[in-house]
Amino acid sequence: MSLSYAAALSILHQAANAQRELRQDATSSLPLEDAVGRVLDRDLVSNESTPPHDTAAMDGYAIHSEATRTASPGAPVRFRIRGRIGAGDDPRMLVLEASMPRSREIDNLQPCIEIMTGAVFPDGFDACVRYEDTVRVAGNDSQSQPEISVTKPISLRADRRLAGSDVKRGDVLLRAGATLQASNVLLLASLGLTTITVAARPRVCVFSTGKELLSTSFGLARDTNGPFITAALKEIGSDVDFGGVLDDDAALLRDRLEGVAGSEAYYDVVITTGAVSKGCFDHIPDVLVGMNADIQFHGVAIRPGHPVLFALLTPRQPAGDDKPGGRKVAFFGLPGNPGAAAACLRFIVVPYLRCLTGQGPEAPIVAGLEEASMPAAAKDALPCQKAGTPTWHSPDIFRHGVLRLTAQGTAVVRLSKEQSPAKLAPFTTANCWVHFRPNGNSDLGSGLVECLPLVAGDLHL
Ligand SMILES: Nc1nc2c(c(=O)[nH]1)N[C@H]1C(S)=C(S)[C@@H](COP(=O)(O)OP(=O)(O)OC[C@H]3O[C@@H](n4cnc5c(N)ncnc54)[C@H](O)[C@@H]3O)O[C@H]1N2
Ligand code: MOO
Repeated sequence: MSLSYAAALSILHQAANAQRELRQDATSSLPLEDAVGRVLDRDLVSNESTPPHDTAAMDGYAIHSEATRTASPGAPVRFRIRGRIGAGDDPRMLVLEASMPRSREIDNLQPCIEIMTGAVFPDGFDACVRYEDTVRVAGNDSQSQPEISVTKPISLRADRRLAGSDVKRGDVLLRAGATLQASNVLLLASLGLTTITVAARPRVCVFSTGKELLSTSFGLARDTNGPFITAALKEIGSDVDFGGVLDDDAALLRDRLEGVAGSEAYYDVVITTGAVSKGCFDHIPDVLVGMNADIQFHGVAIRPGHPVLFALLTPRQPAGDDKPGGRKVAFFGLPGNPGAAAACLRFIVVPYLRCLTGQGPEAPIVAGLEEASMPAAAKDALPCQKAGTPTWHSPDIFRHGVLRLTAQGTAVVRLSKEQSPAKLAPFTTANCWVHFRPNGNSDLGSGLVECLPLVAGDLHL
């Protein structure tokens, strides 16, 4: 009997949430520039406002804008330059009289301060007039300071960046569960953040199984799942060890699984591919029963990948280890066919890992299905037992395809022609998985489907 995909997801989330609390060294603190690609463990809240002061947005002169209200080429307004301030200068160091407002005109001329981009605005001035909008003239005599004339009105706060206009103290900059992007570093560095607390990478051990993968002659099949799963999990930020290819030998499988579950590497997740279905050499389910593993499900109403198995292994506590009990190692027995293993990695393992590190659910891109070729869900219907009552569920169906934007800016997806779990060539052209729900995606609207990236992360169009 198979479980519905929705029910499987809820089991996975429940298990991951429980293990999240018990993870060893669940967080680490990293230099900002090394934290890109890592998952934030907590909300990042700003301790300050930026910019901290009003600053000039252009090189020019700090003026009192009201004085330019009537300025025109025929009646320019003149200002006396009373000082200069650059980025990094303290405006309080300016001669005080220079920053006096209009009522304290000197030589009947308004004061102004030459100001550079990024410099803090001195008190008493409310706008910046750019060099390009001024004409500089020498003072009347060798003693007097130079003047500028302005021939057009300058608006209040022109070219003046206001304090706190970018970020306010207390603003949430990024939410827990977000993956830090290099573009985020711009803001975080401006706020003086030099280290970031991130969720520890999930530790995963991957095995392939099958004597055909070890064969050097007849019956040779190359291990495809081991390198793929290792690479894919690294891409999404896991620490992955490849445990090797294991022969179809129950005793060997048990020995290796028990060993890795109790290993001091403290794996969060162990994955095998192959040997999980109904064949004579498909030893994984029996091995788990022999290990007293807590099998959460074996068989899910999905295509491909329905033989998938999920169990919780209880690690032997190493002698003298006083770490809290209750820790389990999540075990995933993925089907051997590489296309099915890839679908199960994406739709069974990745949701578990995301939840384990505190990432929220992904937001699929909703796209129009180019060829109205909804797979024949009905013929794939699988039995499902729920609360003791057998019911029949149509499976969730995963198909790969090419998602693109039309010239009109609409997202459309075309399914790959070849969809067999043993055909891998389309994985070089496809850029997404398309998820067909058992209800025919009726909640999305006619002809619309949900698309997710082939491994994880954001889909870029
Ligand atoms: N009587 C039934 N037979 C099968 C069923 C079923 O429900 N009833 N399910 C089918 C489906 S669907 C799949 S998928 C496969 C999964 O079987 P296993 O997980 O037991 O996988 P194996 O039998 O070990 O291998 C299947 C196939 O995949 C190749 N393989 C395995 N590992 C790798 C690897 N690491 N790299 C490349 N290729 C691999 C293996 O050589 C086989 O060709 O069962 C169906 N049968
Ligand atoms: O569904 Mo299988 O998982 O056809 O390859």
